[in-house]
Amino acid sequence: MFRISIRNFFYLMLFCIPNTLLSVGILVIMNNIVSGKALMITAHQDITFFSLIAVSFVLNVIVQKKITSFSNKLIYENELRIMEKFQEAGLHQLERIGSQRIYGAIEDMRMLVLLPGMISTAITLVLTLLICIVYFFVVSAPSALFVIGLIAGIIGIYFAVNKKIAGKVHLLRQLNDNYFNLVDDILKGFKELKLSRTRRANLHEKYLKPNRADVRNTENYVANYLSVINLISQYGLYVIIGVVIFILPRLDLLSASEISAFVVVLLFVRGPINALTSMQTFFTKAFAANKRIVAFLKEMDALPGEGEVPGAAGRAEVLRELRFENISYKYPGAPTDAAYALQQLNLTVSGGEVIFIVGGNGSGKSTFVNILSGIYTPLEGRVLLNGKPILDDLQHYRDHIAAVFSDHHLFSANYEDYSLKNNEAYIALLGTMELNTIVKDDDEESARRKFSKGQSKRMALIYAMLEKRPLLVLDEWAADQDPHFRKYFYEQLLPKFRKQGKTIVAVTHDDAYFKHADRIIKFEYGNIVKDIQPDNSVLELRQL
Ligand SMILES: Nc1ncnc2c1ncn2[C@@H]1O[C@H](COP(=O)(O)OP(=O)(O)OP(=O)(O)O)[C@@H](O)[C@H]1O
Repeated sequence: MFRISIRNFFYLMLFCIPNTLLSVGILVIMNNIVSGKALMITAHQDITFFSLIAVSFVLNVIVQKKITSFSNKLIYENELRIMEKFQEAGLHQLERIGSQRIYGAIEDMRMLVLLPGMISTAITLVLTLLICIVYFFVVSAPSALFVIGLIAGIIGIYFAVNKKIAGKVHLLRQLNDNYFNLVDDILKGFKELKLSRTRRANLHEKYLKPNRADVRNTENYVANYLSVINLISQYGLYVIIGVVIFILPRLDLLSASEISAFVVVLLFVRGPINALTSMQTFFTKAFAANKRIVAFLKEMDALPGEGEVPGAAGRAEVLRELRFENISYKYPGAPTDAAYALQQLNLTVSGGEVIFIVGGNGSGKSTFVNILSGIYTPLEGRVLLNGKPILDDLQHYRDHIAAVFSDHHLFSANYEDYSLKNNEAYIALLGTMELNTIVKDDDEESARRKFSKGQSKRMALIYAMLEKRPLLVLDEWAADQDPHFRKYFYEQLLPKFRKQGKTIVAVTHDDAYFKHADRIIKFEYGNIVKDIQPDNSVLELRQL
């Protein structure tokens, strides 16, 4: 996901190296003045000092601007890539991965926005440290070795302590994920929790409190170690300075002027060292986020998805016949053969028919609706539209279908090519669906307000009708309608839609209206157990 190309690395170095040299130039001049011994920069130190500051400032302004636009481009392009990948996925991939993971990936992405800037700062700091080390060697090689040994020792202790808390940091993330599940339950289950004191108390005492207590303890543990880490780098430097001013002169390794040169540089490197140590936490988190995004994209790729749907959107044909041959479907992860949601299903739907799909809970009706809509791909068997397998041109097949699923969704904006404003078909449908008293204007805003469940389904049916597609698929559409509208739907609307040439497949439990179908198909354990025409078998209808 996040990779710096050689070209970008080259540009980064083009900034970092001069920037470091400028800062070191400033340091050398300060040191020259303090130690009274001019090293490297000997003439016009005053003008050079201010010039270096000015040039370094301008260089930083230019490069920071570039880095910001590079970071934002990287993040926003990748965000779009994740969304594109998600839309290419099949429904079963979405169900398997879960929408929470998408939110997680977006959150991880936000974290990476700071990474390029942090990398450039880190490189500059490391280069500064390296130059300071060279400077130590120029002043006194044996003392430099001494000091570097001590710095290396402190860095070693730092990493050892840091490693000790890595597991706890991971645990903290898991605990916080769990906390968000609880927050989700509290927000989404607000009404259910209001109703039951026991439920509320159990959630609070047995789940929320222990979670927060664990988080508090782990946070304390991590924070204590982090403060130890900070103190190690802070006091470690004092120890090094102590060695420089007391021990090295006794060993005849440093003169008085060299002591001040060492101390000034050590005090100067304190900033970069502190900055690098505090950045380390950020880098750990950012690289973990990067790893998670890569793993997420890999997982999406690995699952059998539909990828690019073959075929381009085009005009729908007249629907003469839709045939399902030996269709089987099993949900990913379902363990046994008995877990097939559909088994060897055979069915032919003729154009213009009104078919009701009935059956008990879990009998496979919704699974069939997803296969019929071209959303699920059967594990075995094939679907043929007017004699042609739909998988040859899946997008073309989907162009024949308008559906209102049982968990339908009304979009927050109009993603269609038509407008609702002055749309006569839309205005007429508002009347037909008895929504014209609620949605008074034909503008977008009034069509996208909050509706009751029944009204929302009526709006969804209006949008489905506006698509002008030959096959209308409805999954328990009437379940949320009041008795008056339910009757109106079965007795008036369906016949009206049929007259307009629609083929209708509707999942329903409304046995009082079974007689309004041309055919009733009953599912049981993923099989079709009855396929009857209601006119001829009133008795059988009662038994359905
Ligand atoms: N996303 C899923 N993952 C795993 N199994 C599933 C999933 N959806 C449905 N199933 C299983 O597949 C079988 C058929 O379910 P389906 O939703 O098609 O039934 P249904 O007839 O629509 O039921 P209902 O009337 O309750 O809506 C059931 O055994 C169900 O548990």
